Amino acid sequence: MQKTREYNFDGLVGPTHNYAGLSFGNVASSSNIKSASNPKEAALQGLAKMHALAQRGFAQALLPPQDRPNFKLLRQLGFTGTNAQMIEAAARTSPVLLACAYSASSMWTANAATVSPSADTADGRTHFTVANLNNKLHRSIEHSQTERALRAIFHDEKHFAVHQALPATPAFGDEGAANHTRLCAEHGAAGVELFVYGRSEFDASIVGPKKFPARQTLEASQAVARLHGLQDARTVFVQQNPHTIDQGVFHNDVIAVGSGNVLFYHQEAFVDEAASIEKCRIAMQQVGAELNPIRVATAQVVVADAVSSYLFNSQLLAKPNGKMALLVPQECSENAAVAAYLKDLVSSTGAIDELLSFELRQSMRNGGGPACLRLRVALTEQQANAMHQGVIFTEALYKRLVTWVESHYRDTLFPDDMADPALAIEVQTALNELSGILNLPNLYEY
Ligand SMILES: NCCC[C@H](NC(=O)CCC(=O)O)C(=O)O
Repeated sequence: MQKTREYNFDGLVGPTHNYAGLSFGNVASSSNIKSASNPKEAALQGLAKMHALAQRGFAQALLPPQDRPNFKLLRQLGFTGTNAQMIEAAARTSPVLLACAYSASSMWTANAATVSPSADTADGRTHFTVANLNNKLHRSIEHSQTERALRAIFHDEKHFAVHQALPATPAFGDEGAANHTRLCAEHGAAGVELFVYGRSEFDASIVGPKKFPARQTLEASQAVARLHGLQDARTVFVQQNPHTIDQGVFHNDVIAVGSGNVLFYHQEAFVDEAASIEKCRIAMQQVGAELNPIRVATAQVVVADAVSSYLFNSQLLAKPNGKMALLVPQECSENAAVAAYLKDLVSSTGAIDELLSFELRQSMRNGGGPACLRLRVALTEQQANAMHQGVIFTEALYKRLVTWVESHYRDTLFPDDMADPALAIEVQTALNELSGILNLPNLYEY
């Protein structure tokens, strides 16, 4: 077995981070609609998290923000003329479309793709399927640039396979790693891939949510497993509890997180909890590992508190002492039930013995916690050497990016500010410089 490390590819928050209320079913997005955002602070909060983990010795990298506004979308929707004319017309006739074209939502890289490490796949390569994110207009425009970035970073076809997004139709709604968990004894060993879907297009016996949309379909999860060449016995499909989706759990990573052999989850996360956990346990036996489920009961934390605190949208980080640290957003310490639960959790003798709390409020106000901000990619040493090195987080890159953010980002952005064509030019200038910093010259299509 080759020495393998799990890299967290965090999304570098783009200069147009704003609150446009675009994500129906995501409570934070809807409740902060039209308030002022602070893109500079958002980017610095994200960088601080990356920096802290890199300093602790965790493998850290990043994915770049996307080119915004997406003029291709505006043109596709019938706006014409120069860039400034399209912005002006969209701002006047349909500000919501302009907001979609301007969204910085690619920062939540857990939704960029589903990743299967080489230990799990039929051809021994690391597979990526770019997520189509077709449930929301502003997110459905991410996949082409995501594919471009992933192909630039994981260009070596001997080691990596990047699959384009699934067909952009409701039957194949796919939100990437937010609904996918890899469980294993160690990163380099064969593992279990757990796919959590919200509804099915073709199986009428599967009952979905009533109020809010289920973004991930069973059919999409199955297609990803096929594309990656996963083995049936080590692949598990379970349904997310539709009642929790209706309470604002728009992705599985708002109610469960797994790493190594630990599955940290809420009692109400899945349809038929016992059967779902049993499927994981049996699949884990196939790889000679023992599942360690950490179950949070409703009596300890109700779903509404899990949604407002983002307790489960946390990062489980394996430490050299064999234990795990749980990286949670600061909101967890502001919720009495969650704070009490976490205090007990780390003082117990279980797998999690440390709590790391981060201020990520800018992202949280759009429904994106620590786990949303990162895409996990387990890489052997050889693979890590074969990927593009310019996105690996170093002290020097950190300093360079802080300076870059401080010189290009605004500290206040209202949705109405997107009507100003100067913003588009600012963004383009910033991103051009970024592609140089990351040594990815063809990242953007200017
Ligand atoms: N994994 C976290 C994703 C959060 C993301 N929020 C947003 O897109 C909010 C954008 C806005 O409302 O401006 C979403 O819902 O997909």
